[in-house]
Amino acid sequence: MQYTLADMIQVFRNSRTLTLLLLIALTPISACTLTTQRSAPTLYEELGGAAGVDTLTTDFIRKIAADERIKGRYRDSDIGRFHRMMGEQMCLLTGGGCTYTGDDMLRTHAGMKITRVEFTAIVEALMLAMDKNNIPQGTQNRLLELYAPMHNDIVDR
Ligand code: HEM
Repeated sequence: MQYTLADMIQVFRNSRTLTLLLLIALTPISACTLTTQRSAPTLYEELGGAAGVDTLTTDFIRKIAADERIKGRYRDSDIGRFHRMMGEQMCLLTGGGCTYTGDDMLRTHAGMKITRVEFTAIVEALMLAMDKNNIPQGTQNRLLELYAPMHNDIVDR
């Protein structure tokens, strides 16, 4: 079949129209995707960044100090260092990009014979601290999910 010049112009016009339509159709999607990528906050940001993590870890330590099940464990500890290490670790875990300069969880807690009850008490202290800071439930759950796997390295019996 022979195409006339008019046919070819028509095809060209149609394909341009199609390209244009595709562009119009896809632009909001890609713009939307970009917006979503740019604005999706990290867990670290959801916690309020450096200031939020600092307040949360301070309150976490206060809750530990108020819990008879575990407060004795920290009697001889350098609480300033513990606070700093908790902050660095939380920042790293939640996507804040910090470097954690402390010891790993296995080495830190080795020989302490930490029980499940104590581990539960620590998690509860963190939950109370998060409640105090009005951290939404979804954010709380995401943070707790990051700590849960450490159970095996920390609990002895
Ligand atoms: C998910 C649970 C836990 C996390 C994320 C965690 C995290 C940490 C971190 C980051 C440090 C500092 C490490 C360093 O100084 O290099 C630390 C120290 C310590 N942890 Fe844990 N810990 C957890 C559970 C527990 C439990 C259940 C206990 C016992 C009640 C405990 C007792 C201690 C003590 C006593 C220290 C201080 C050690 C020292 O003075 O050198 N931890 N922990």
